[in-house]
Amino acid sequence: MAAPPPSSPSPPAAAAAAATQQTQPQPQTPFYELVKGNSGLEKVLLRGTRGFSAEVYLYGAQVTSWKNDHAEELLFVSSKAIFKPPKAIRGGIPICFPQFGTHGNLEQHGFARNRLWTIDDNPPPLPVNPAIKSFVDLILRPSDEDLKIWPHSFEFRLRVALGPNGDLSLTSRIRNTNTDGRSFSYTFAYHTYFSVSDISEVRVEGLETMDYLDNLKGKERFTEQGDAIVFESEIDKVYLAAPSKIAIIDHEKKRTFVLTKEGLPDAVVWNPWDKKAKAMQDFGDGEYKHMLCVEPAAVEKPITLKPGEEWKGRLALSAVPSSYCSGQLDPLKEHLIALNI
Ligand SMILES: O=P(O)(O)OC[C@H]1O[C@H](O)[C@H](O)[C@@H](O)[C@@H]1O
Repeated sequence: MAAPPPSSPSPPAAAAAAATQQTQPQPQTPFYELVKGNSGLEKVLLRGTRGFSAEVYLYGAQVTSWKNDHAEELLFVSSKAIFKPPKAIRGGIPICFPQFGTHGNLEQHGFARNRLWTIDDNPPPLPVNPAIKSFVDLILRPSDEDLKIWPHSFEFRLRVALGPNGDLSLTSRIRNTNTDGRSFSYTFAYHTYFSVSDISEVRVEGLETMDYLDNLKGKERFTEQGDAIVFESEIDKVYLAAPSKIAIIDHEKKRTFVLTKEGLPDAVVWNPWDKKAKAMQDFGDGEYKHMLCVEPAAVEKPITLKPGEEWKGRLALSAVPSSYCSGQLDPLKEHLIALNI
C-alpha cells in the first residue's frame, strides 16, 4: 500500500472515518504516516498534540515507541532487537495470540507477533473518544500456512490510538469467522515492555494479595503476600483476576505508568534478570535493569468464541509525574489529578 504524504491525513483512513461517521461519532481527520523502519519493515507513525508520538510496525502490529511531550521514550526496545522475520521484535508491545507463553501446543506466544499485518482502511465502527485524532487500524487474517498450525478462520482487528493527553490505547477485536460451525479458544496478552530507570527502584501496585501462577515453579499457584511488588531477582508470574488498574511507580524517574485493562482478567509480570538476559540473543546483558514487562492478559481461562462472535480486549496506558511517598499512592486518584479531572 502506498504511504500517504508526510503530515497529511491518510486518505484511506479519512475515507473510512467518513464512512462510519453516519453511524457514530468518529474522529474527523485521523493522522498517520507510513514510513520505512528498521530492516526496511514498514511502520506507522502516530503524532499527537504537544509532541506525543507512537510507532507501530506492521510486522506483528507491534508498538515499538511511545513518547511523551518531552520526547522521552516510555517503552523499552532492546538495542539488540532483531527486526527480521520470523523473530519477534524484542520490546515495545508484542501481541501474544492465539496462545500466551507455553499454554498450548503452538510456538511460544502464538504467531500474531511474527506475521505481517495490514492497514484496515474500513474497520467496523468502534466507539471512540472524539478527542482522539491520531490512530491506526490494523488487521490480521490467517494465511493458508497459519490454518495448518491453527485451523481456525478469524479476523483480528487492532486499533492503536494516541489520546490528547498522550495516553496510548490498544483495542483488539477478534472475531470467529469459521464457516464450519466450530468454536475456537485462545489465550492472549499485550506483552508490554516499559522503560524504567532502575528495576531495583520500581514498585508495582495493584497486584498485592493476588493469586498467581509462577512460571518459574512449574506454573504452581501461590498468593502474593504483603506490600507492593518490588524486584530483586528474576520474576515470571501470571497474576490471576487482577484489578483493572495497575500502577508502575518509577521512583527515580518520578514517573508512574497507569495501566487500565478491559476484557483481560490476568496480568503477567516478567523480568528475565541477569542470567536469562545473557542467554537471550536479542537482549543486552545489562538491559534487564531498565525494563519491566507488565502484560494485561487472558491466560488462566481461555476465551472461547462461537462462529460470528467477537471479543474485545483493551489496554490504555498513561504516564504521569509522581511525587511518590511509600504507601500513599492511589494510582487512580493520582492519574485523575495529573489529567486535571
Ligand atoms: O522470549 P519471548 O518468547 O518473547 O518471551 C519472553 C517472556 O514472555 C512472558 O513474559 C513469559 O511469561 C516469559 O516466560 C517469557 O520468557
